[in-house]
Amino acid sequence: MLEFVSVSKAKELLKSLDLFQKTEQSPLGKSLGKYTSSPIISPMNVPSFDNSGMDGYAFSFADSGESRTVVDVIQAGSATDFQLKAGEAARIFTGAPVPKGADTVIQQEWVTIVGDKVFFEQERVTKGMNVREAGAQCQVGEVVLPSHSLVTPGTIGLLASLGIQELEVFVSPKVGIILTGDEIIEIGNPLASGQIYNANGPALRAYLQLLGIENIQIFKVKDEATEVTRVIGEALERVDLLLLTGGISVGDFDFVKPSLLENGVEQIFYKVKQRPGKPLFVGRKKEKIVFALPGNPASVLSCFVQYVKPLIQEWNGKSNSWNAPTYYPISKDFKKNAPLTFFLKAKLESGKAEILPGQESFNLLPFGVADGLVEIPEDLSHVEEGSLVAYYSWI
Ligand SMILES: Nc1nc2c(c(=O)[nH]1)N[C@H]1C(S)=C(S)[C@@H](COP(=O)(O)OP(=O)(O)OC[C@H]3O[C@@H](n4cnc5c(N)ncnc54)[C@H](O)[C@@H]3O)O[C@H]1N2
Ligand code: MOO
Repeated sequence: MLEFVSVSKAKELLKSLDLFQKTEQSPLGKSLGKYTSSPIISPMNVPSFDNSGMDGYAFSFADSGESRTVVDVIQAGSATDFQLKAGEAARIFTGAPVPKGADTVIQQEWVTIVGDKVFFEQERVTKGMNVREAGAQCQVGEVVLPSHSLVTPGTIGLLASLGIQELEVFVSPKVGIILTGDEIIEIGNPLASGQIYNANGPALRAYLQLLGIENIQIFKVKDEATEVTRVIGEALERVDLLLLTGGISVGDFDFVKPSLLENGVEQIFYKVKQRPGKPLFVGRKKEKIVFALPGNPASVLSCFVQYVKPLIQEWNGKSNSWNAPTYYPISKDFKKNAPLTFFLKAKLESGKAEILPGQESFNLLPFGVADGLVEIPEDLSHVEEGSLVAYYSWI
């Protein structure tokens, strides 16, 4: 049973977890933000025919002389069966097929037209200029996109140019959130004495949406042992990844850990040498992963950024989700009084990380302006102004 592990050990354990990712065929128009789960191979040559890159005149470079007889007009969308003879040119427009017998296009700004003749200076012409050759973008059978690529608007344009209507992508996990606590009230309702508004639920839902999770199921449960066990059992039936908030510490009404174990969830680790978020529990039941996040809102968000977000990104198909942080000089001296890794809400100002006031784990105020979290390692008690510190952005 791993207990009270370091931040790096917790990440190492999470990185090495087998995720049971599923894939599906997704219509092109519904694939934005997903990740490809197999390489995409071009089914055709693009362009599929030689075509003009300019509005101008097409002719054969091998013909000598500075004039040609214009015999035809070729519009974009025309069929590709025009044939030019020696000494002839075709009026042509951008995207129109270059006729057989032609290999060069001169833009119209460089020519003079007299009657049915087109004149130009031979020295301005190079063979093949302004002709976009068939297969110049990609050829049939070529890999145009590797597996684990993010589908962006640009990707969608690329795949549409290949006539691809659907692609294989990773399926995001179905995520459940169980909110524990008798004191939690939904916004829109008046607060009675001792009650607080549910901040963790909306924050987690928003974060999951940002990560492209479409299937989010929210459960609420009172701090009552049999109820917590029942709701965990129900949620585990329905989701791939289960997040809980609250009830994971040592109080008399903290039932989450025993209830998870009772439901067959195996502990991967419990408690991390960090602040906030010390009582974090991570476990798994077969293919399902469970995070029991400590209830304090700053602990929930901090643990989410550090552990849940990279795991979900990996599950979504993003490679290198557990990438290293970026580094910024800290704007002021920072002193730390506990041998724990601190995650501190910070704002980036003039290239420096400024630690915000209000770092207590109940306090959501700094989240209003923070750009991300700064990490102060377990073994440091003092960080001098200007020293580089690891920084993690929210996304
Ligand atoms: N004797 C000890 N007490 C505590 C310890 C400890 O080691 N020994 N650890 C503290 C730390 S650190 C944390 S973090 C919390 C974690 O507690 P739980 O995970 O059991 O969470 P709760 O007690 O249920 O709630 C904590 C706090 O968060 C508020 N909360 C809960 N849910 C929501 C929500 N949906 N929206 C907004 N706020 C929420 C709740 O009202 C509590 O104030 O334990 C410490 N105690
Ligand atoms: O670890 Mo708790 O999250 O400090 O309040």
